This record gives sequence, structure tokens and C-alpha cells, in this order.
Amino acid sequence: MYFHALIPFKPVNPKTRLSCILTQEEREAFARAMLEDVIAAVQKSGCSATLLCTHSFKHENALVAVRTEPLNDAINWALGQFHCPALIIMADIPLVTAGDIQRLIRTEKDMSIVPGRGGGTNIIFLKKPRCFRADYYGASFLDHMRIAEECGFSVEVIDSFRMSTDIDEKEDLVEILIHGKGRKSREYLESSGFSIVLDEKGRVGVQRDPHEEAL
Ligand SMILES: Nc1nc2c(ncn2[C@@H]2O[C@H](COP(=O)(O)OP(=O)(O)OP(=O)(O)O)[C@@H](O)[C@H]2O)c(=O)[nH]1
Ligand SMILES: C[C@H](OP(=O)(O)O)C(=O)O
Repeated sequence: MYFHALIPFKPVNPKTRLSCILTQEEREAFARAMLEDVIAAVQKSGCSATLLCTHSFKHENALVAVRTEPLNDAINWALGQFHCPALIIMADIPLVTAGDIQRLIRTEKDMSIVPGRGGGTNIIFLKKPRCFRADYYGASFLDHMRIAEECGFSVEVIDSFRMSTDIDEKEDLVEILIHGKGRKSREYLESSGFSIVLDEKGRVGVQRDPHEEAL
């Protein structure tokens, strides 16, 4: 089956929730590294990619559409252009694999969806994208389930650690350091001096070599 992946991406001043440990320039490089991981998985799954970018951006393996309106408006504009099944996948889930994506697109339902932690939505696969409407932010998983029902879509909810792990906060970096073997995002963190550390209660966190800190 031919399908297309839509990857929203903010190349300028992204991941502000990581400002406590990364400068703007570093956040831009890190967001770009996570994007590379996502594009690699998308391409390996046999899917072509379009980046829906807030600012001008170039990528050798993806088409780019620059859309300056808010995220949901930009996605809904894009969904209206599709004549084939579509995947909406966020650029901050670097642990995703091609096999994970194939699991989504093999669904027998009209739509498959991967929740993010805290009520969000990390990936949606739509056989009829033009009928759907995206509603990210807040408890978007519930909103997307309701919209699917309004559209009359059958839905498969996919439970996957790798796809549910979106990287928003400092604590999330642990998952890349532990599970991100071979990923550009892990390479970036390691080359920037990040490593895992245990606190006095044995909980796993991240630390950064003070010599690598640009803040
Ligand atoms: N096209 C587009 N993509 C966006 C926009 N805001 C975020 N994104 C992308 O949507 C995905 C999820 O966004 P967030 O987790 O909120 O990322 P973020 O806005 O960079 O992070 P914070 O500043 O920490 O909220 C990522 O792939 C972002 O690059 C936007 O306004 N337009
Ligand atoms: C844009 C997206 O929204 P959510 O998944 O929280 O609805 C996100 O912040 O990852």
C-alpha cells in the first residue's frame, strides 16, 4: 500500500521545555537529530515523507511545506491535500522503528493511533485522511478518538513503548540514552556530555558533563 507521512517540525527555537539544559542552538541541533531518526524509520518502512515546517527548511530525503499557521491548522490544511492513506508522526519520537510504523499501517481498521504519555497523541494513521480533523494539545488522544467516532472510523489503539515515548522534558532523555542505540539523537546527547546517573534513591536520571555545558 502506498502512503505518505506528514511530519510537523519546528526548526527554530524548538523544545523549549529543555531550555534548562540546552541552549537554543543546542535544542535546534537536538530537534534536528530526532527528526533524522524519525525520517530514517519512515523511509525504511517504505513511506515517503513531507515535513510541515514553521520556517524555511531543507532536507535531502523529504519534501518540505512551510506553513506558518498554528499546528492544527497546518495539519488540517495538509490532510485536505491527501489522496492516499496518511501517517501523521511527530518529530520528537526518535525511538520509533520501521517495524513499528509497519504495524500501524497494517491495521485492518480505518485508523490506528499511538497515544503519547499524559493524554497526547504521537502517531495517527488514516486510510481516509481527508475526512479527518487533527486536534492536538490538551487531552488530544481523547479528542482524536471522538473525532474518529464522528467520522464513523473504526480505530486500533496501538500500545508501544517506543512510539509512545515523546521527548519533551529533561527526564525523557533517559529513554534515548538507554534505548536509543544507533540513533542520531543518542549520538547528539552523548557528544554533548549527557549520561545516565542514579540518584540516592536509585532512580535513573541524566547528568551533563559541566565542561560540555554552553549555558
Ligand atoms: N508545523 C508545526 N509543527 C510544530 C509546531 N509546534 C510544534 N511542532 C512540531 O510538533 C511536534 C510536537 O511538538 P512539541 O512537543 O510541542 O514540540 P515543541 O513545540 O518544539 O516543544 P516545546 O517548546 O517544549 O513545547 C514536534 O515534531 C514539533 O517540531 C507548529 O506550530 N507548527
Ligand atoms: C503537539 C503535540 O500535542 P499533544 O500530543 O500533546 O496533543 C505535542 O506536544 O507533542
